[in-house]
Amino acid sequence: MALALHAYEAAAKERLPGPVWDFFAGGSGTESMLTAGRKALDRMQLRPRCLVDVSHCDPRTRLLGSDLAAPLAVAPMAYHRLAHPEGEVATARAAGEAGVLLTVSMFASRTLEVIAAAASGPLWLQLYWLRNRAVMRDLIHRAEAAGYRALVLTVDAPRVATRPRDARNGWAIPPDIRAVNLPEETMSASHGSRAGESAIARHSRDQFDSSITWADLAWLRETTSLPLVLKGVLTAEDAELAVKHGVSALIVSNHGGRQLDFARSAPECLTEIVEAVKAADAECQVVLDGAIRHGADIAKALCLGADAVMTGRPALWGLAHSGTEGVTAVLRHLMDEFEEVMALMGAPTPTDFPRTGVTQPTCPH
Ligand SMILES: Cc1cc2nc3c(=O)[nH]c(=O)nc-3n(C[C@H](O)[C@H](O)[C@H](O)COP(=O)(O)O)c2cc1C
Ligand SMILES: CCCCCCC(=O)C(=O)O
Repeated sequence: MALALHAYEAAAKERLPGPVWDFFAGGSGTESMLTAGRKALDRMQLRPRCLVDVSHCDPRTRLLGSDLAAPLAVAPMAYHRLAHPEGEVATARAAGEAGVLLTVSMFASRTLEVIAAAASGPLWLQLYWLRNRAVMRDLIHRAEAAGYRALVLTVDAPRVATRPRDARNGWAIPPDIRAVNLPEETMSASHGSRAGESAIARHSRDQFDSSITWADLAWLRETTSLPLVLKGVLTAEDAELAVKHGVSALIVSNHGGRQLDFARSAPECLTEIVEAVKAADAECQVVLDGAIRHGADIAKALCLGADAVMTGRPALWGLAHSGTEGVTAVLRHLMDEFEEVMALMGAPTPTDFPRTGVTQPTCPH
């Protein structure tokens, strides 16, 4: 029997070792951002229209040229093998079965090629900018050859933020799980730890190039013809710059509360980013990421002008619960709820959600 999302969360918490659960669930600093996005979404109220023909609701949409069964994608998350022995292979199978997009983390624990072989839906590859560009170039070319359809550069993490739970646990990736797409020497540091700093936080300071600027996007452009997506944009100013640099999509995201503490929540930033993109008259799609737990959250994001949403931790809960089956159930649960909201909102397709369909989450700047 399919469970509600919170039941998958509870089951995952029970099954996983404490430090793994903390790595999944935890946030940075005071963890203020773990709840900020959820609170913003909960404050918004839907404004339904009635007497619309909703006898057939069709949640299908297109994101960067890929057909999706609903405006839903799985966010990039490192090391799925922490949740299930099959790792990203199980997640890819599930995303394909549900008809949604999967974004594969640069720190995936299965190879890009084996994930692609298991996937029947579209894949994007997420990147952090490493000091070693040869490693990045190799990864990008492998992604192209394996049929990945876009590159997602995460721009809110010049380094991994201090996450108190991980620091307290002396968190390090267990030795039998590896970021297998990166050369061993690039990764070895993430398996040892030092008091007060988790191994991955230290490792990110060693390996990530925190000196990159907008000008460096030119290198990515020269390296690949895949569309470029930026993840972690939270201001209109950066949205304008992204559009000027030819970015194809923006993921409005707080990194699930794991990076800048006391930041604005992603749902509160969505309107100004959508307006900045619209004002630039650019072909740039917008995706809301973080705290998506209900079909109604997808509807709220679409009303605010997003083209789709991403969900993160719920996929890991499903994975920890029962591998492919669990992830498929979690995704289907969100999609079924969304289809019902479409009917009750009087919005038979994703493009029928009007700006007036939701109250504004005010966030003046
Ligand atoms: C365990 C874990 C690992 C993550 N790894 C990455 C990553 O490798 N790259 C990245 O851009 N974001 C990463 N994220 C952030 C997610 O992509 C996403 O922004 C966040 O989980 C969304 O919030 P949600 O979990 O509330 O849906 C990670 C998140 C979690 C929970
Ligand atoms: C040096 C390893 C970085 C992986 C970080 C993944 C993660 O926890 C996150 O982005 O959040």
